[in-house]
Order: sequence, then structure tokens, then C-alpha cells
Amino acid sequence: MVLPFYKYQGTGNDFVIIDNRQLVLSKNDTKLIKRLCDRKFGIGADGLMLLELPENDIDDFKMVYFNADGNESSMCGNGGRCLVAFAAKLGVIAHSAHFSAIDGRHYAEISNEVVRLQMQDVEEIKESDSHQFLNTGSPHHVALVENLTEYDVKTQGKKIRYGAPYYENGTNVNFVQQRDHAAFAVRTYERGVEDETLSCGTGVTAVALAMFSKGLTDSNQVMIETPGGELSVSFEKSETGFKNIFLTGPATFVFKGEIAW
Ligand SMILES: N[C@H](CCC[C@H](N)C(=O)O)C(=O)O
Repeated sequence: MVLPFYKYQGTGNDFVIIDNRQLVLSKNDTKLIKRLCDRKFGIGADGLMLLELPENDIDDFKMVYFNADGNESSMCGNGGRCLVAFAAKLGVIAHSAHFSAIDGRHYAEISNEVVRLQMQDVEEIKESDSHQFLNTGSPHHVALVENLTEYDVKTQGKKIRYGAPYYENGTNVNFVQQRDHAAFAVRTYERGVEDETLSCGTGVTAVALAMFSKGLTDSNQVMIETPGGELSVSFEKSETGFKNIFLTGPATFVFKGEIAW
């Protein structure tokens, strides 16, 4: 069998995308999905996404996301942005989209390869001396560090991801340094990739909200620098947390191909 696929990247977080509206790929085939994401034996990616038909009459499509380990995962912000760009390329949408993902429904806009994705509202940020924890569609541990560029993200990130209180279910881990009054740099260890990725969309969103909540910025429009490029996060305070949260940045088609499977 030959499987057509598309490769996208959003600030260096890269994805295999498959048009699964005819359900060619089984969601339970963990082994196949892991191989497709393998950078030596497959196409290579941080994750894989399926574009599927919507399960209601108000959405344009449905998003299913898998981490590189082949397991279906929680929400992917950069992946969601790339899937909107793919839907536009296929003509499924024009310049805006409503779609369902594992964490609920999302709205997005696209113009010239820049995608603005609305994230779920965030109700709670757990604060402690060493870090903050919040869920922006995926779980994120956020910690400020000195000298981010030299920091051993993989070693320290793995320790936190598998340690207390996260253990097997884990978390993504974001190491942050402030760059300006409304700008921060972040490097992320991603659960399910089990390595540092060049960017993590739900992580960048978590960092922006965490830094605002910590009082390190009073701006509700924050620029986040990742090793893979710049993303911006805008949001509004709500009585109990944050709403109207948007993650904005590039989502780029890299190549298309066919793989034997
Ligand atoms: N690895 C994450 C999911 C993908 C998140 C990331 N790629 C993003 O852009 O949000 C997790 O298992 O929670």
C-alpha cells in the first residue's frame, strides 16, 4: 500500500499530516504512526495529524493528534495551526476555520501562511516557588532559568517529566528567560517526543499566561522566542483565569510524498 502524506512545520515543530477524511489510516496503529514519525525509518516528525470529516454540522473538520511515540495525545498548538494551513491548501476552508480537537472546539484564521489559533480558556495556574503548572490543551510545567541558551533542557526536562508529581502521565516542561517587558525566550522538553523540540505551541501559550500571572509582564500581548522562530500570544483576563487566548505564527508546507506501508 502507498500512503500519501504532507509535511508541515510551525516554528520548527514538524508534523506529518494525512488527509484521513476517507479513514485510510487506523488510529489504533501505534506501530505505524511511530514509524511514520521516525527520523531514520520513516518520514520523521515531532507528531502526526489526521484531518478528518467533522462529527457535527458546525465544524469544517476534525483534528486527531499523535505524538512521535505513536500514541494519541492531548492538544497540539503548532499542529493545530499547521492543520488549518493544510485545510486551506485542500480548499476545505478559505480564511477561517472551526474544528474539533481532543480538548474541544477551536476557531482559527489564516492569511499568507500565518495562522491565528484560539486556544481553550485557562481557569487555573498552580503557583509554587520553583515553577508554575497549567493546562493549555496539554499539561505544562513552566520554570524560569538563568542562561537559557546553555541550559541542559533534555536532561533537566526528562527528570521533571518523569518525576514527582507527574510520573508516568507526565507533563511538557518549559524553561523560560525574560527578554523584554513583553517578550520571553523558551525552550521546551516535549512529552511523547521525549526530547527538546524547536517549539511547542501549547507550551508557548502556557509561558505567556504564566509570566503574566507571575507579574513579569503587564501586557496581554506577549512575544515568545523559540529556537524555531517567534510566536505571539494574546489573551484577556477573565474572573477566574484567561479567555480569548490566541496563538499566532507561521505554519508552512514543506513537502508532500508517498510512503510504502
Ligand atoms: N507533546 C504534547 C502534545 C503536542 C504539543 C506541542 N507540539 C504543541 O505545539 O502544543 C503532549 O504530549 O502534551
